Amino acid sequence: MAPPTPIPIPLFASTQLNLLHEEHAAEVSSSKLASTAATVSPLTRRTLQATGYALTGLILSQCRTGLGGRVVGEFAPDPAVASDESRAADGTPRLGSHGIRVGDVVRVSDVAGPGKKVGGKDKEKDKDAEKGGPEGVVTRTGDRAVWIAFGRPGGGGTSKEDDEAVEELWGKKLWAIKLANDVTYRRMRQTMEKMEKMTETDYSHFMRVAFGHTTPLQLDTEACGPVEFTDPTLNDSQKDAIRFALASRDIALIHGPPGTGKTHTLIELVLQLVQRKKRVLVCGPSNVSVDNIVERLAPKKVPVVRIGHPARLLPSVLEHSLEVLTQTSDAGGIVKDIRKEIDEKQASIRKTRSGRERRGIYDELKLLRKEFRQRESKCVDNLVRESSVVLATLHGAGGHQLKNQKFDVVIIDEASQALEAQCWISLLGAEKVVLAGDHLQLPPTVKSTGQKSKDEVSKGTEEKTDTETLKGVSLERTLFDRLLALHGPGIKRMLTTQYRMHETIMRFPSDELYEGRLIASDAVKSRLLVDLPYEAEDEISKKGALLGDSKSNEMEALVVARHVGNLIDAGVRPESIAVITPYNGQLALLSRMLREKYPGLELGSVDGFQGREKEAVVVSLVRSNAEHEVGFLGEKRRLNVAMTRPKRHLCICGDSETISHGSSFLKHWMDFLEENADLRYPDAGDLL
Ligand SMILES: Nc1ncnc2c1ncn2[C@@H]1O[C@H](COP(=O)(O)OP(=O)(O)OP(=O)(O)O)[C@@H](O)[C@H]1O
Repeated sequence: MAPPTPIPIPLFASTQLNLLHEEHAAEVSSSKLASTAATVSPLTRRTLQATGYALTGLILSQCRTGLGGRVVGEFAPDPAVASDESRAADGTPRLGSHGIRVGDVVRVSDVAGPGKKVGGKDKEKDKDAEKGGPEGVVTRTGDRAVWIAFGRPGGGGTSKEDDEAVEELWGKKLWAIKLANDVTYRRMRQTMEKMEKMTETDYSHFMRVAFGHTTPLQLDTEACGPVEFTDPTLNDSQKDAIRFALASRDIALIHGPPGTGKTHTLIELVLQLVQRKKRVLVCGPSNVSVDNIVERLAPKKVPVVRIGHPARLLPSVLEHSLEVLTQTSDAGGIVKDIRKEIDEKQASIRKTRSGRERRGIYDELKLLRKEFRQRESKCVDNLVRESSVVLATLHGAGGHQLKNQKFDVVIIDEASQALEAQCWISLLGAEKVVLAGDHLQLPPTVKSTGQKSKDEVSKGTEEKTDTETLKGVSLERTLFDRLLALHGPGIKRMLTTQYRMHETIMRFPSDELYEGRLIASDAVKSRLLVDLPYEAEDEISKKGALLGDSKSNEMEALVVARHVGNLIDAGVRPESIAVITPYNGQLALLSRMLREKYPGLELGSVDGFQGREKEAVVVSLVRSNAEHEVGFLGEKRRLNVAMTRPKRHLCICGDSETISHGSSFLKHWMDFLEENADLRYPDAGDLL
């Protein structure tokens, strides 16, 4: 292929900075979490709680030193304001329903607003008053309390200001509000700023390849040697992808269509790299994507370290988290004693009446914390340096723990779900990179209008994918996409055996999007719903009639509800079924109809269901109009996600007349369904 057109790196970085700035602004303005004033009326607080953004009526009930030397506060319901209904049988007040979840960043404030400032000479206090209270991450939530570790994520633990601000909370009536978490944005911005300033001599070979200044090097098949796979179940396309990734010297893309075992393949790749004494950094865009790999790698007895705020990790991977290792490993001993001292000092503050003495204790605490951090950072450094596999989210890779750490290979899973700037946080020092993903499923969600709206893009441009339409200017264009366009398919290997879908469900997406190359594994290709264990009949009858008294004009929602009811009546467990739709309005309607009736049934948006699977999936397409407008159904990648979620049963509800006029892809789909699906034309009279 023709040599790629080089992209100037500073130009790329400055364009990204503009787009990111716009995106951040859009996020902040669309977010109800934008910082609130220090004082808020009780009504507003209650509304914020009702909509899941706040928790009010709290008091600080306990404090201790948690992971990473952070102050962890326990916040309980204020007995003075708790209503009788909200009390447990023994009279203890309960929190009631709220939307604060583990991992949320929150600010805790005095409901009466910040205290009066004395003469305004205390600058630090002024700062806290402005902020409205200390900020932290929720580590646990329960019926009778929530626990918050102070210090913002990525901010390096609790600071002296936080200490004092937490201390101020004793005896006050408090509330907590969720804040937008902007660590990812900050890290992306810092990375782009760094890239903008780099000069020719700073560029690594990988950077030069990634921006088309040079082409990828020839494969080094000799150096990777014969491969003895540890996993006997790997299929040929998976083995081929692993050999390719081992032999590549700079860039390898592993293209994993739905259900083809991308992560399965990456696990073996990591093991092979470790056998070859390579140091590996494994990243993903979300905590879940990273934890998924830790969970699957840990049983293989490879020493792994997971970097990230413990409150955000799955409980199953906590023992591998850096913060826990810092305490449990031998090296951790050196931080233990100092932690105890911090706890004791902390407790002594409350017994101290004199302001001057308190101030003295704060200063001592500050020193102790500094000492703690120094010792801890040494311990952390050793732990990280000794592990051959380090795992972190892409933004987590920008934290201080990985400063000056060199890796032979950086692997990014779900790379087509990450913004390119996010990938670069982990890639600036990389020599060799393996990206796994599927550019034919949905890219990361982008809110800003630096690009055309998705509806506009898909209208009338169906022959071009929107990534082509938006070439070079969109945040939605991922690194995976861009590298593929830049260097061609020679840099990728595709996994072709899928372990999810019945052959007929797979056929259309395979033919239309994956060059007809997908193969359904023997284990799944003819699986049907009837082969599933049935729910006993008496269980079904308990659930009663489907629609009850509810009335709705939404024909399609009724069709969906009817079909779900039929599946369940036939013995399919609600837990095996998902109902998905591209539109939130429809989702709300369907939820009203079905959620209470079948709590086990999963209802969600198509976008939110990416990466998931169910035995039976019902898709509600919604669009139906004389103008044949299909809106963002015109986006192939969204439809691809929708139609590739089920294992045994796919039911599409929609107006085929509208849909088939939407684009040639949609027309092909409707033709395919006409030939291969069991078509039903529900009668309105039957439904109501
Ligand atoms: N070689 C194999 N033999 C048997 N089963 C496999 C093989 N590879 C993957 N699988 C199975 O296929 C399923 C999907 O695998 P995995 O979770 O690794 O896929 P993924 O590609 O990361 O997922 P997604 O398709 O959702 O992105 C899993 O149940 C896994 O056990």
